[in-house]
Amino acid sequence: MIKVGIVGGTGYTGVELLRLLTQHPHVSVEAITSRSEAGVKVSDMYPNLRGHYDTLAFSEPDAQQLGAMDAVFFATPHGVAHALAGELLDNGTRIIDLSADFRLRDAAEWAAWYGQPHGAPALLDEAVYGLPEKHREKIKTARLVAVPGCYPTAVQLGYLPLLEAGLVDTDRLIADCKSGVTGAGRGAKVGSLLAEASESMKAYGASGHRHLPEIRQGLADMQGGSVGLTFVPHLTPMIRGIHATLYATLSQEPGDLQARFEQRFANEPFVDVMPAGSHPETRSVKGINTCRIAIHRQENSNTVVVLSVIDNLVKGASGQAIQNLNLMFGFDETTGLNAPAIMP
Ligand SMILES: NC(=O)C1=CN([C@@H]2O[C@H](COP(=O)(O)OP(=O)(O)OC[C@H]3O[C@@H](n4cnc5c(N)ncnc54)[C@H](OP(=O)(O)O)[C@@H]3O)[C@@H](O)[C@H]2O)C=CC1
Ligand SMILES: CC(=O)N[C@@H](CCC(=O)OP(=O)(O)O)C(=O)O
Repeated sequence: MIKVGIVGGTGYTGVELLRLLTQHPHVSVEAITSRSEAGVKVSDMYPNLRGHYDTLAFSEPDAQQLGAMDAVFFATPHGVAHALAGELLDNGTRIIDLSADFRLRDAAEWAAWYGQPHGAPALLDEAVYGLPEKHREKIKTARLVAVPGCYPTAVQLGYLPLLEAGLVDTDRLIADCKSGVTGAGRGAKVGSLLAEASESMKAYGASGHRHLPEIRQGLADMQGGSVGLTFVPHLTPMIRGIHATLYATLSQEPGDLQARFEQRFANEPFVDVMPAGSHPETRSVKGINTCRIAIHRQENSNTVVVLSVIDNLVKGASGQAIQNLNLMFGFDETTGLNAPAIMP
């Protein structure tokens, strides 16, 4: 049994970690932080967890308490993990950061997109980007893992087989993505109100969203050079889910694309390549760590359309974080992540 802490336990990704970890036989959650809810019992705030964490209560973040854990998840806004990571690593605690603090390798690029100086540039060299389908071996020995963002997970998994095989023109990739409102976090915002977000849909960040450099960095790693990417996110009236529609132009005849995708992901427990002609739905991955993918080639054209869906709070955040923990601690990669999706 390993001891874990969660910094930022009242947010959507924090409570999703708690929900998923109820199914993990080798993990005990021993510390959970919230500055605003310190002293409140977890099961009082989240009745869905009654019977699971009845003695656990939120407390103020405390480096000494967190440093006694085997691993700490950061489910916090950007910049928080920067401040605590060095001290925890020095204590031998491994870190799984759900925020973007260690996702970009270049501190200056991070500062430009996140509007604040990078708080721990000395740790960037050892941070491992936690996309297991690409970096599994490095994750196994990592002390510090940067869990990919929600849009970046859906987009990178969808493009992976095409880019690794060098099949498409990488100057003009287009990722048209939709997110549910939990992607914006639990904090009160006018844009997340029922009357604002339901019965409506809108694009945002069309001239540049902070996931653009993260996705570009990941795709460049896959194909061995820089890529030209257009990424436009949209807010849609659903609670959970990311739907990514990915366009690419073939640069050569690809053979059987369906078979290529199936082969590339054959041993991936959390990527499901659907039968040819499918259109995956976000509800088919609700609450689970699976990315479902379908591949289409438009009639009489060189345009490939990949459809990729995930639950932003699971494969896009907390589930992927636990998948990383399993790899880091030598557990079976799927431990605690096996339940099927909720339907309808
Ligand atoms: N929502 C999503 O779909 C996804 C989110 N992420 C990322 O995961 C992280 C958490 O997201 P989410 O759960 O949505 O966020 P929320 O806004 O819902 O929750 C943030 C949590 O962090 C705590 N917190 C805020 N400021 C600080 C601070 N300065 N020090 C310590 N704790 C703090 C809050 O509690 P309190 O203020 O009481 O301390 C709260 O528990 C973010 O970086 C987000 O971008 C990544 C992928 C997907
Ligand atoms: C719908 C919505 O607002 N989504 C968030 C992204 C989700 C997220 O949590 O961003 P990180 O993965 O980088 O932490 C946004 O666009 O800002």
